[in-house]
Amino acid sequence: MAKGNVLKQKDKKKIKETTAKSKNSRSFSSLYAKVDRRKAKSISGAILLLLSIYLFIAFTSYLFSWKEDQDLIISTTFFNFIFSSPDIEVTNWLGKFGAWTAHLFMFKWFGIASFAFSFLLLITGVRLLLNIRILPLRKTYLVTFIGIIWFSTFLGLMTSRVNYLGGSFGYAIKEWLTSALGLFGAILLILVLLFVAVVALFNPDFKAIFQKYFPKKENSTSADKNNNAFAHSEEEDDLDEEEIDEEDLEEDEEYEVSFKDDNIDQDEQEDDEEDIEENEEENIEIDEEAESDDDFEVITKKEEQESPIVKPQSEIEENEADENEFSVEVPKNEKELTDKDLNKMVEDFGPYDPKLDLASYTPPTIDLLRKFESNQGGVTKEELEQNKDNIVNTLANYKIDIAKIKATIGPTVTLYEIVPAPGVRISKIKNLEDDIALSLAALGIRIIAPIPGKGTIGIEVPNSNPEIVSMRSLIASEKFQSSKAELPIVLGKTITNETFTFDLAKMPHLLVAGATGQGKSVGLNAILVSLLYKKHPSQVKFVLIDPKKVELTLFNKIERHFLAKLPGEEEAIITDTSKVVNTLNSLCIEMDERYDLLKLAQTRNIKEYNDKFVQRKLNPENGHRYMPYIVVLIDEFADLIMTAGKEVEHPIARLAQLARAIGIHLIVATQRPSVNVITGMIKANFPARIAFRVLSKIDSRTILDTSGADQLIGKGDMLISTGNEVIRLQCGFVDTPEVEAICDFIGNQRGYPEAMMLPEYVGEGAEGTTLDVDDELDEKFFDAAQIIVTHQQGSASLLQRKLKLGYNRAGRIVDQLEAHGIIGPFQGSKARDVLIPTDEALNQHLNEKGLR
Ligand SMILES: Nc1ncnc2c1ncn2[C@@H]1O[C@H](COP(=O)(O)OP(=O)(O)OP(=O)(O)O)[C@@H](O)[C@H]1O
Repeated sequence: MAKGNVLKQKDKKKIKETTAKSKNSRSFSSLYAKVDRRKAKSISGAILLLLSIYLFIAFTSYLFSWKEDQDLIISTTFFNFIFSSPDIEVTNWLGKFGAWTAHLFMFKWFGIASFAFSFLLLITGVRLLLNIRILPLRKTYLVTFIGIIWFSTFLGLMTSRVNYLGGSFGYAIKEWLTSALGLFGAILLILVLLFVAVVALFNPDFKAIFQKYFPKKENSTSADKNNNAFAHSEEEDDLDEEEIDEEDLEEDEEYEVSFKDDNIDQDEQEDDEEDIEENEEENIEIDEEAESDDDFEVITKKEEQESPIVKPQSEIEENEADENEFSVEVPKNEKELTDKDLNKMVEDFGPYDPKLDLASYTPPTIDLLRKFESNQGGVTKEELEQNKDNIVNTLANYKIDIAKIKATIGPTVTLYEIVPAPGVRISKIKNLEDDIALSLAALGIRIIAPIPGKGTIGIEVPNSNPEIVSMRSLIASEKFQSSKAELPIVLGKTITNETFTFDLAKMPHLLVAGATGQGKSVGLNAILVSLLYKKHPSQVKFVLIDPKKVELTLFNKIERHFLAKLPGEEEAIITDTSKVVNTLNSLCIEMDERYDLLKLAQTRNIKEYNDKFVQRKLNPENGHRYMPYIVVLIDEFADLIMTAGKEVEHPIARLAQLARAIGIHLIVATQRPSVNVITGMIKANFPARIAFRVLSKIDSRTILDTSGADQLIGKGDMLISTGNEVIRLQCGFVDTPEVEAICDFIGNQRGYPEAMMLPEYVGEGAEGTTLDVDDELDEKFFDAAQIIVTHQQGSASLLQRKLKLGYNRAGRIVDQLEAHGIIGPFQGSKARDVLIPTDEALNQHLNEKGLR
């Protein structure tokens, strides 16, 4: 029994082994076939390349040696010439065979045009051996063969006897043509044929060529201009001739091909066909009938030809009209791409690369930032000892015993960490903060009691000789360079000399305050410089608002790379309050548009959306576009609030509340962090805050919700609060000349034709109404309700479009619609629910509510 079992197990094992073997041998054979095919390709490619070189040398040599060699070849047969006449000596560099081959091609066949054969062998050889596609093969072959025939004939016409220019072929055709048409007629005919061939093969746009060389002197209207800096066409680039080198043009061409599906020209289509053939060779099936993907519909020229033949509407109507009034409209079926096709798009063109538009862009180099001589700052041993003694004695005066004390030296301050003796209450130390600071007789002492996460008390004492933290050291830090953040920013060094980096996209906004002269502008520059060092112009855009009119002007130079502005504005950097209001409202429109696109793409945030776009799953034809992050920087917010009040506060609060998911981030800076500037509404929406030195404890509380910023020492000494903890940093120092050098470096490179255009915003002033939500109903309220119910879509942007309203007014009407139960509450990226199903129900609802 046991024996039988063993046998069975043995059998099973055998069977397994044999199936494994047969599987292996199958996979080996297919592998072998693959390797074999690759070998065959490489070998034939190499042979063709050698042949190409051989012909080229033979032909070139023939140009010099034909006189000597021709007599020898003509006087005998091929066999005799090559094999039986050892005494014959030819001058061709490739000997008898070379002389004979060249004679055959150049004299007997097509003349000098035969060089083209060598060219064809070259591109085919390279394709097979190296798998490099120099030109689309099929089209090149066609063009080359037509070219050979045409040139041979043309040169035949130019000569009076058979020679190596036109070859015998050219001469024979010439004889025949001239006897039939005369010399002039023959020349005319072949010129006409040339024209026909060029049109048939390349279909050039003669009008465009004409206009290029004889441009009309007309200003293009602003409507003609493409609002999106990314969608600018190659032609626009062409206009920018001075700045574009050939390499860039080539790259742009590549970009155009990979992006605009409907612009795929004949060449690429042929390439596609070739690719498909190759794929077929490799047994990759492309299932035309496979399930379709709704996200992306692309019609290439070929597909349009393939779609079912639909009679023109007029034709159908004519036929049918005789009998009755019945007309049929057959909707044209647009072909949808299958998943496989879509993946193939990515395989063929690669994922969409937003950087390709400015592929040659180089980020600023590190040497543009100043190197500080090895920092002289630091703390001497004596200083440390003295401070320690001071602290111990001062605390002893207040009867606070210390168990342990430890010093950590930072760039500008040293942290003395104290472990109090058992039984000492921390609150006691906290209460004595001011007295201790006074006793230590130093500005900038900050007491942290307790240090979060530790059971110790920290006393920060400024170093007598503070170090400058150079921006260069921060940018060069590994932490920053290896950061994978969406909007990486390196701001300074912590008290333990660690580089402090953060992701602005996660913050998601920043409030910056600091009295004048304490390092706020340097800090803002550090933020901008961090982004300039890490991001490509296609990935981030800045909206710079500078009511002080001086701080940010340097950045004007990078307008065509990194800035965004309102259409029709000359300056990208906004200094005028009324324009600030328009810009902020325009950003709100951009925000709504982005939310709509996100919804359409079924994505939750800009990152997912852009990832999907890069994977070519979102069709630009449907309005999708690669979304750059937008960083809005407002320097001196107090000025704005004072002059424009609610008009700026509202859109800022809205942006701050909602813009996070769609990649608009605000950095709002102010010298005066008082409560009427940083209102509750603003504060609530800016969890991340930075404070440079401020003048009072109250200011510190306004900005950070805690004191401490009033105890800073200035010159870039700062506190950053990210909601749960406050960190003291020494801000990186970047001087104006450095920022200037960086902007020059970027500005001198080729940029987009213009700054990124924000959506147009028509101010409400023109409508002459200022509405309040709580006031009576807006006069467009009923129209708006109707539209919302008809479209069953509760979005302010719909109202803006349909009723041509400004952003704020549409927003207020939406609020009123919600208040009167027509739409549901705000739901982030989703549109609000419409609570009334039909027009009749709406009328009834309005009547019931006594609204009309
Ligand atoms: N991080 C820093 N490291 C060293 N020195 C600094 C730093 N930041 C600022 N400073 C010094 O402080 C000076 C004032 O800085 P900054 O111009 O940034 O002040 P500000 O707060 O922007 O003033 P204002 O609001 O008047 O423009 C600088 O010229 C520089 O000398």
